[in-house]
Amino acid sequence: MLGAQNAHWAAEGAGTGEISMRMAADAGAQLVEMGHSERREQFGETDETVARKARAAVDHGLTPLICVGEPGAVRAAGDAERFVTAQVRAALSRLRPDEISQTLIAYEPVWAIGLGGTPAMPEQVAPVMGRITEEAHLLGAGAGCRAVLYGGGVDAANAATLLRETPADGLFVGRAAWSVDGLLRLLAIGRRYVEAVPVVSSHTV
Ligand SMILES: O=C[C@H](O)COP(=O)(O)O
Repeated sequence: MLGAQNAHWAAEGAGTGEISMRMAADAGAQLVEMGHSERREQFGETDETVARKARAAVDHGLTPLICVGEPGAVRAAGDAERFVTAQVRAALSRLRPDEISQTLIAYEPVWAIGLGGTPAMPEQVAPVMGRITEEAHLLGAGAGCRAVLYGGGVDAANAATLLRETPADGLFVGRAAWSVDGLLRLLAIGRRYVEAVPVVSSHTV
């Protein structure tokens, strides 16, 4: 599945440097990522713009890949589940209950992402992922979302454990999937546990 790492919610207008959902779809994308912590931190993405993007993506036949996750300070304060639940509610707020089943939600604790991140233990992330799944079911008239993915420091050494010991339906991988070998290794691990497990790579091409 080909995806875009960002697209604007507006169908058209003055937005220099942005692409619209229609442009992403015309270019062959089937999925659009939104709400990544880097977008939130560096480019002013908010819960409100994520909600607008999710609405626009569905309107253009694109699958929204909605990223949520708490910063380290929120985790340290014991507030991760409440924080992430609020992000999920906001992101899905412009979708009808029956549209929520089209969405992918990636749980990416900010403190686990990237070079400076701390690898997350399954027992740290499983409760939050369970809460996301439950919230998507509540908001989505029982159908839930299409999948809940885990991302942040995933590699070939921890992928199997994360799949086995958390409610993750799939993995959202950055660095470890930047090489073809790395991606293939992760796909092989996923296949061992679940048929057709979605492994989404954020590799930039
Ligand atoms: O976009 C990718 C995710 O943020 C995870 O990145 P990472 O696997 O390099 O930590």
